[in-house]
Amino acid sequence: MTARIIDGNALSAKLRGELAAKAAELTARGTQPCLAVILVGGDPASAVYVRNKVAGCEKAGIKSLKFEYAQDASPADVLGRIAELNADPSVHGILVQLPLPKHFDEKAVLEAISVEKDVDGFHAENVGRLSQGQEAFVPCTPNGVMEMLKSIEAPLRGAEAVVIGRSNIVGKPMAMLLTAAGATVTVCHSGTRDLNFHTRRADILVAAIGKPKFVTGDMVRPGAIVIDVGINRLSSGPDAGKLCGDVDFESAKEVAGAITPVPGGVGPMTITMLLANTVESATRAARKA
Ligand SMILES: Nc1nc(=O)c2c([nH]1)NC[C@@H]1CN(c3ccc(C(=O)N[C@@H](CCC(=O)O)C(=O)O)cc3)C=[N+]21
Repeated sequence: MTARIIDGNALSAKLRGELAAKAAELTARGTQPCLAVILVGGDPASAVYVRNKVAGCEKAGIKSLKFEYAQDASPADVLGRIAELNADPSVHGILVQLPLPKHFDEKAVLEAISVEKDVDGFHAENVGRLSQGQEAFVPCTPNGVMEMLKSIEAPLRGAEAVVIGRSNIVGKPMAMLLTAAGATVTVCHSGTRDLNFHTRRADILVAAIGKPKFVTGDMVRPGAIVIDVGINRLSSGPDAGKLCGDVDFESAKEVAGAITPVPGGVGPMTITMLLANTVESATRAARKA
Protein backbone atom coordinates (compact mmCIF):
# COMPACT_ATOMS: atom_id res chain seq x y z
CA MET A 1 0.00 0.00 0.00
CA THR A 2 1.33 3.38 -0.84
CA ALA A 3 0.49 6.53 1.04
CA ARG A 4 -2.38 8.89 0.42
CA ILE A 5 -1.01 12.04 -1.23
CA ILE A 6 -2.07 15.30 0.41
CA ASP A 7 -2.47 17.63 -2.57
CA GLY A 8 -1.48 21.17 -1.58
CA ASN A 9 -2.49 22.59 -4.95
CA ALA A 10 -6.02 21.19 -4.72
CA LEU A 11 -6.50 22.29 -1.10
CA SER A 12 -5.08 25.70 -1.98
CA ALA A 13 -7.50 26.08 -4.89
CA LYS A 14 -10.44 25.38 -2.61
CA LEU A 15 -9.27 27.75 0.15
CA ARG A 16 -8.25 30.48 -2.30
CA GLY A 17 -11.74 30.33 -3.82
CA GLU A 18 -13.21 31.03 -0.39
CA LEU A 19 -10.69 33.83 0.18
CA ALA A 20 -11.51 35.41 -3.19
CA ALA A 21 -15.18 35.55 -2.17
CA LYS A 22 -14.25 37.25 1.11
CA ALA A 23 -11.91 39.67 -0.67
CA ALA A 24 -14.68 40.58 -3.15
CA GLU A 25 -17.08 41.23 -0.31
CA LEU A 26 -14.58 43.48 1.49
CA THR A 27 -13.81 45.31 -1.75
CA ALA A 28 -17.52 45.91 -2.36
CA ARG A 29 -17.73 47.45 1.10
CA GLY A 30 -14.80 49.76 0.30
CA THR A 31 -11.81 47.86 1.72
CA GLN A 32 -9.84 45.94 -0.92
CA PRO A 33 -7.31 43.76 0.91
CA CYS A 34 -3.77 44.90 0.07
CA LEU A 35 -0.41 43.19 0.61
CA ALA A 36 2.92 45.00 0.28
CA VAL A 37 5.91 42.79 -0.54
CA ILE A 38 9.49 44.00 -0.09
CA LEU A 39 12.26 42.14 -1.88
CA VAL A 40 15.91 43.04 -1.35
CA GLY A 41 18.51 41.62 -3.72
CA GLY A 42 18.25 39.37 -6.73
CA ASP A 43 18.18 35.87 -5.22
CA PRO A 44 16.47 33.83 -7.98
CA ALA A 45 14.54 31.58 -5.53
CA SER A 46 13.21 34.61 -3.65
CA ALA A 47 12.17 36.19 -6.94
CA VAL A 48 10.15 33.04 -7.81
CA TYR A 49 8.41 33.00 -4.41
CA VAL A 50 7.60 36.70 -4.60
CA ARG A 51 6.22 36.25 -8.10
CA ASN A 52 4.01 33.39 -6.83
CA LYS A 53 2.79 35.56 -3.96
CA VAL A 54 1.93 38.48 -6.24
CA ALA A 55 0.16 36.14 -8.73
CA GLY A 56 -1.75 34.52 -5.85
CA CYS A 57 -2.94 37.94 -4.69
CA GLU A 58 -4.05 38.96 -8.14
CA LYS A 59 -6.08 35.80 -8.66
CA ALA A 60 -7.82 36.22 -5.31
CA GLY A 61 -8.70 39.88 -5.89
CA ILE A 62 -6.14 41.08 -3.36
CA LYS A 63 -4.18 44.16 -4.31
CA SER A 64 -0.41 43.76 -4.16
CA LEU A 65 2.40 46.29 -4.07
CA LYS A 66 5.92 45.17 -4.84
CA PHE A 67 9.01 47.11 -3.70
CA GLU A 68 12.35 45.89 -5.01
CA TYR A 69 15.75 46.95 -3.70
CA ALA A 70 19.24 46.18 -4.92
CA GLN A 71 21.46 43.75 -2.99
CA ASP A 72 23.50 46.68 -1.62
CA ALA A 73 20.44 48.73 -0.59
CA SER A 74 20.64 50.82 2.56
CA PRO A 75 18.73 49.33 5.53
CA ALA A 76 17.56 52.86 6.35
CA ASP A 77 15.76 53.05 2.99
CA VAL A 78 13.96 49.77 3.62
CA LEU A 79 13.05 50.81 7.17
CA GLY A 80 11.74 54.10 5.80
CA ARG A 81 9.55 52.22 3.35
CA ILE A 82 8.22 50.03 6.16
CA ALA A 83 7.35 53.11 8.22
CA GLU A 84 5.48 54.53 5.25
CA LEU A 85 3.54 51.30 4.71
CA ASN A 86 2.78 51.04 8.45
CA ALA A 87 1.15 54.46 8.27
CA ASP A 88 -0.82 53.78 5.07
CA PRO A 89 -4.36 52.68 6.00
CA SER A 90 -4.91 51.13 2.55
CA VAL A 91 -2.15 48.55 3.23
CA HIS A 92 -3.17 45.55 5.37
CA GLY A 93 -0.17 43.29 5.14
CA ILE A 94 3.58 43.89 4.91
CA LEU A 95 5.98 41.08 4.01
CA VAL A 96 9.76 41.42 3.83
CA GLN A 97 11.06 38.45 1.88
CA LEU A 98 13.76 36.55 3.77
CA PRO A 99 16.67 36.05 3.75
CA LEU A 100 17.92 39.64 3.71
CA PRO A 101 21.47 40.55 2.67
CA LYS A 102 24.07 40.12 5.42
CA HIS A 103 24.43 43.83 6.19
CA PHE A 104 20.78 43.91 7.34
CA ASP A 105 19.72 43.30 10.93
CA GLU A 106 16.88 40.90 10.11
CA LYS A 107 15.34 41.06 13.60
CA ALA A 108 15.25 44.85 13.55
CA VAL A 109 13.54 44.83 10.17
CA LEU A 110 10.90 42.32 11.29
CA GLU A 111 10.25 44.28 14.50
CA ALA A 112 9.76 47.46 12.46
CA ILE A 113 6.65 46.02 10.81
CA SER A 114 3.46 47.00 12.58
CA VAL A 115 2.08 44.03 14.57
CA GLU A 116 -1.34 44.59 12.95
CA LYS A 117 0.19 44.22 9.46
CA ASP A 118 2.64 41.40 10.21
CA VAL A 119 0.93 38.82 7.97
CA ASP A 120 4.03 36.59 8.12
CA GLY A 121 3.58 36.32 11.90
CA PHE A 122 7.32 36.86 12.44
CA HIS A 123 7.13 39.88 14.79
CA ALA A 124 8.14 39.02 18.37
CA GLU A 125 4.77 40.22 19.66
CA ASN A 126 2.87 37.90 17.32
CA VAL A 127 5.15 35.02 18.31
CA GLY A 128 4.47 35.78 21.99
CA ARG A 129 0.74 36.06 21.40
CA LEU A 130 0.71 32.75 19.55
CA SER A 131 2.63 31.04 22.35
CA GLN A 132 0.07 32.30 24.88
CA GLY A 133 -2.94 31.29 22.80
CA GLN A 134 -3.96 34.89 22.10
CA GLU A 135 -5.27 36.06 18.74
CA ALA A 136 -2.26 36.46 16.46
CA PHE A 137 -1.11 36.16 12.89
CA VAL A 138 0.10 32.60 12.57
CA PRO A 139 3.24 32.02 10.44
CA CYS A 140 2.10 30.88 7.01
CA THR A 141 4.03 27.63 6.55
CA PRO A 142 3.07 25.97 9.87
CA ASN A 143 -0.47 27.31 9.49
CA GLY A 144 -0.65 25.72 6.05
CA VAL A 145 0.53 22.43 7.52
CA MET A 146 -2.27 22.57 10.12
CA GLU A 147 -4.79 23.12 7.30
CA MET A 148 -3.39 20.09 5.47
CA LEU A 149 -3.73 17.96 8.61
CA LYS A 150 -7.29 19.22 9.08
CA SER A 151 -8.13 18.37 5.46
CA ILE A 152 -7.42 14.69 6.08
CA GLU A 153 -9.02 14.81 9.54
CA ALA A 154 -5.76 13.74 11.14
CA PRO A 155 -6.27 12.91 14.81
CA LEU A 156 -4.08 15.38 16.70
CA ARG A 157 -5.20 15.04 20.31
CA GLY A 158 -2.77 12.65 21.98
CA ALA A 159 -0.85 12.06 18.76
CA GLU A 160 2.93 11.78 18.83
CA ALA A 161 4.22 14.60 16.64
CA VAL A 162 7.88 14.96 15.76
CA VAL A 163 9.17 18.14 14.15
CA ILE A 164 12.66 18.07 12.67
CA GLY A 165 13.99 21.63 12.63
CA ARG A 166 13.81 24.44 15.19
CA SER A 167 13.74 27.57 13.05
CA ASN A 168 11.78 30.64 14.07
CA ILE A 169 9.75 30.57 10.87
CA VAL A 170 8.82 26.88 10.74
CA GLY A 171 9.97 24.48 13.48
CA LYS A 172 9.18 26.54 16.57
CA PRO A 173 5.74 27.82 15.54
CA MET A 174 4.92 24.36 14.16
CA ALA A 175 5.63 22.86 17.58
CA MET A 176 3.45 25.52 19.24
CA LEU A 177 0.49 24.84 16.94
CA LEU A 178 0.71 21.06 17.30
CA THR A 179 0.97 21.43 21.08
CA ALA A 180 -2.08 23.70 21.12
CA ALA A 181 -3.95 21.06 19.10
CA GLY A 182 -3.24 18.46 21.77
CA ALA A 183 -0.34 16.53 20.25
CA THR A 184 2.67 15.42 22.25
CA VAL A 185 5.46 17.23 20.44
CA THR A 186 9.15 16.44 20.13
CA VAL A 187 11.40 18.97 18.41
CA CYS A 188 14.51 17.41 16.89
CA HIS A 189 17.48 19.27 15.46
CA SER A 190 21.12 18.95 14.50
CA GLY A 191 22.06 18.17 18.10
CA THR A 192 19.56 15.36 18.53
CA ARG A 193 21.06 12.02 19.55
CA ASP A 194 19.51 9.04 17.74
CA LEU A 195 17.16 10.95 15.45
CA ASN A 196 15.67 7.72 14.08
CA PHE A 197 14.49 6.70 17.55
CA HIS A 198 12.30 9.81 17.56
CA THR A 199 11.12 9.80 13.95
CA ARG A 200 10.08 6.14 14.14
CA ARG A 201 7.70 6.92 17.00
CA ALA A 202 5.96 9.73 15.15
CA ASP A 203 2.29 9.57 14.17
CA ILE A 204 2.92 12.93 12.52
CA LEU A 205 6.38 13.68 11.17
CA VAL A 206 7.20 17.20 9.99
CA ALA A 207 10.47 17.63 8.10
CA ALA A 208 11.83 21.19 8.07
CA ILE A 209 15.57 20.61 7.93
CA GLY A 210 16.67 22.14 4.65
CA LYS A 211 18.48 19.03 3.39
CA PRO A 212 17.27 17.27 0.25
CA LYS A 213 15.79 13.78 0.77
CA PHE A 214 17.03 13.68 4.39
CA VAL A 215 14.09 11.65 5.73
CA THR A 216 14.06 8.16 4.25
CA GLY A 217 11.41 5.45 4.46
CA ASP A 218 13.27 3.54 7.19
CA MET A 219 12.87 6.56 9.48
CA VAL A 220 9.08 6.59 9.11
CA ARG A 221 6.62 4.73 11.30
CA PRO A 222 4.26 2.62 9.16
CA GLY A 223 1.04 4.55 8.61
CA ALA A 224 2.45 7.89 9.80
CA ILE A 225 1.50 11.24 8.31
CA VAL A 226 4.61 12.77 6.73
CA ILE A 227 4.70 16.50 6.05
CA ASP A 228 7.56 17.77 3.88
CA VAL A 229 8.33 21.45 4.40
CA GLY A 230 11.61 21.36 2.45
CA ILE A 231 12.09 23.29 -0.77
CA ASN A 232 15.50 22.35 -2.23
CA ARG A 233 16.61 23.08 -5.76
CA LEU A 234 18.96 20.25 -6.78
CA SER A 235 22.18 21.62 -8.25
CA SER A 236 23.72 18.41 -9.57
CA GLY A 237 22.94 14.84 -10.55
CA PRO A 238 20.33 13.54 -12.98
CA ASP A 239 17.60 15.72 -11.45
CA ALA A 240 19.62 18.97 -11.50
CA GLY A 241 17.36 22.01 -11.54
CA LYS A 242 14.41 20.10 -10.10
CA LEU A 243 12.76 20.93 -6.82
CA CYS A 244 12.84 18.36 -4.05
CA GLY A 245 11.81 18.21 -0.43
CA ASP A 246 13.51 17.17 2.81
CA VAL A 247 11.83 13.78 2.45
CA ASP A 248 12.87 11.00 0.11
CA PHE A 249 9.38 10.76 -1.33
CA GLU A 250 9.91 7.48 -3.19
CA SER A 251 10.91 5.47 -0.13
CA ALA A 252 8.74 7.32 2.42
CA LYS A 253 5.52 6.93 0.46
CA GLU A 254 5.82 3.14 0.70
CA VAL A 255 5.71 3.33 4.50
CA ALA A 256 3.64 6.41 5.35
CA GLY A 257 -0.15 6.53 5.59
CA ALA A 258 -0.27 10.01 4.08
CA ILE A 259 2.41 12.26 2.65
CA THR A 260 2.80 15.70 1.08
CA PRO A 261 4.65 16.03 -2.25
CA VAL A 262 7.21 18.67 -3.30
CA PRO A 263 6.35 20.63 -5.37
CA GLY A 264 2.60 20.89 -4.93
CA GLY A 265 2.49 20.34 -1.18
CA VAL A 266 3.31 22.77 1.61
CA GLY A 267 4.69 25.50 -0.76
CA PRO A 268 1.38 26.54 -2.30
CA MET A 269 -0.29 26.26 1.14
CA THR A 270 2.22 28.77 2.53
CA ILE A 271 1.07 31.31 -0.02
CA THR A 272 -2.57 30.47 0.62
CA MET A 273 -2.16 31.22 4.32
CA LEU A 274 -0.42 34.50 3.48
CA LEU A 275 -3.47 35.46 1.45
CA ALA A 276 -5.69 34.34 4.35
CA ASN A 277 -3.77 36.50 6.83
CA THR A 278 -4.00 39.49 4.48
CA VAL A 279 -7.77 39.06 4.12
CA GLU A 280 -8.03 38.65 7.91
CA SER A 281 -6.06 41.84 8.45
CA ALA A 282 -8.29 43.72 6.00
CA THR A 283 -11.38 42.34 7.76
CA ARG A 284 -10.09 43.71 11.07
CA ALA A 285 -9.33 47.07 9.45
CA ALA A 286 -12.81 47.26 7.89
CA ARG A 287 -14.40 46.50 11.27
CA LYS A 288 -12.51 49.40 12.82
CA ALA A 289 -13.28 51.84 9.99
N1 LIG B 1 9.08 36.77 4.74
C1 LIG B 1 9.05 35.57 4.17
N2 LIG B 1 7.90 34.87 4.17
C2 LIG B 1 7.83 33.64 3.59
O1 LIG B 1 6.76 32.99 3.60
C3 LIG B 1 9.01 33.12 2.96
C4 LIG B 1 10.18 33.88 2.99
N3 LIG B 1 10.17 35.10 3.60
N4 LIG B 1 11.32 33.42 2.42
C5 LIG B 1 11.37 32.15 1.74
C6 LIG B 1 10.32 31.18 2.19
C7 LIG B 1 9.99 30.10 1.19
N5 LIG B 1 8.61 30.29 0.82
C8 LIG B 1 7.94 29.59 -0.18
C9 LIG B 1 6.69 29.95 -0.64
C10 LIG B 1 6.08 29.29 -1.68
C11 LIG B 1 6.70 28.23 -2.31
C12 LIG B 1 6.03 27.56 -3.45
O2 LIG B 1 5.06 28.05 -3.99
N6 LIG B 1 6.53 26.40 -3.93
C13 LIG B 1 6.00 25.71 -5.06
C14 LIG B 1 7.02 25.63 -6.19
C15 LIG B 1 7.69 26.92 -6.52
C16 LIG B 1 8.84 26.73 -7.52
O3 LIG B 1 8.58 26.25 -8.63
O4 LIG B 1 9.99 27.05 -7.16
C17 LIG B 1 5.65 24.29 -4.66
O5 LIG B 1 6.20 23.81 -3.65
O6 LIG B 1 4.85 23.67 -5.33
C18 LIG B 1 7.93 27.84 -1.85
C19 LIG B 1 8.53 28.51 -0.79
C20 LIG B 1 8.12 31.36 1.50
N7 LIG B 1 9.03 31.89 2.32
